[in-house]
Amino acid sequence: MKTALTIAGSDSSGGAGIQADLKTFSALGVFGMSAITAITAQNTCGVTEIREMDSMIISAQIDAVYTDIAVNAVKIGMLSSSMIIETVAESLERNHAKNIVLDTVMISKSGSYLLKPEAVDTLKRCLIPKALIVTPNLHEASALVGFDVIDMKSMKKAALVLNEMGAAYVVVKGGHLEGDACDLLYDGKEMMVFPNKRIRTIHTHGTGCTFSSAIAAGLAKGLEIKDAVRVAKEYVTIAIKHGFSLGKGVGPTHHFYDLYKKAGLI
Ligand SMILES: Nc1ncnc2c1ncn2[C@@H]1O[C@H](COP(=O)(O)OP(=O)(O)OP(=O)(O)O)[C@@H](O)[C@H]1O
Ligand SMILES: Cc1ncc(COP(=O)(O)O)c(N)n1
Repeated sequence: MKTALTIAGSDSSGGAGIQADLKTFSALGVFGMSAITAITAQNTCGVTEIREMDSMIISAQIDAVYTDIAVNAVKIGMLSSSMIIETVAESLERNHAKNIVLDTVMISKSGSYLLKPEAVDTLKRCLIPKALIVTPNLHEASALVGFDVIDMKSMKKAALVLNEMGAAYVVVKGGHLEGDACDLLYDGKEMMVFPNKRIRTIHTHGTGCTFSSAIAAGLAKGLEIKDAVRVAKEYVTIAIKHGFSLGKGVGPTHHFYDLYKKAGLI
């Protein structure tokens, strides 16, 4: 059985964070494990409370997994603070973690800070150089590189900068582009565009979590990075297409195993 670990925040409404990650791992046939960095009280309308976990319990969760179980890939999501970033970076280093997928979560769709703005520099210094692949959206890419990332031209420029910062592979996600939802993958040599028509829906809670977890699941199963990103793009597209209304606000993506089996992703 292949395994993947998610190090991320908990979303009480189950649409994003740890919950979305574990659902994605399961749907793609990978055994999911978790280390919780923060607990959010949130629903389809927004985030009402955040509690950060302390360093001891975060590093203890990561050590407990790595000292006992072979981890084939690890996905990192919400980190909240500089202290948590440093704790996670040290824990991954200590455990010789491989196949690190870093989703540079900063602000929820509903507008709450999931990473304190002053922690962006720590993320750049401590975790981007350790990542096999980073997956910023347009806003996150802009915050990391220091210029506006708004179209394919600036996405390409940002991918070069993020690769220079130390991420071996970079996917700049185009979920927030005007028009089609095209993502860009840069492997240090070539730029590859993963085109996609925009699906007209408001139910996109957790799309970024779903996408990065699907990449981690692909890596855990031994796929080449390009193939892991291609499968993850197909997965998230189906997950958004079948996204649904839940509660009063932005509904979640869909993780039914049967859908992905039918699409040949498993
Ligand atoms: N409406 C849409 N139609 C098709 N694909 C989409 C749509 N919205 C997002 N995507 C795709 O979903 C994936 C996640 O991208 P997105 O830019 O939404 O991430 P994100 O902003 O980090 O998500 P989150 O806000 O959940 O953290 C990307 O592959 C993106 O192209
Ligand atoms: C715990 C947690 N992690 C990540 C997200 C980002 O997802 P979204 O941008 O869709 O709100 C979230 N809302 N909550």
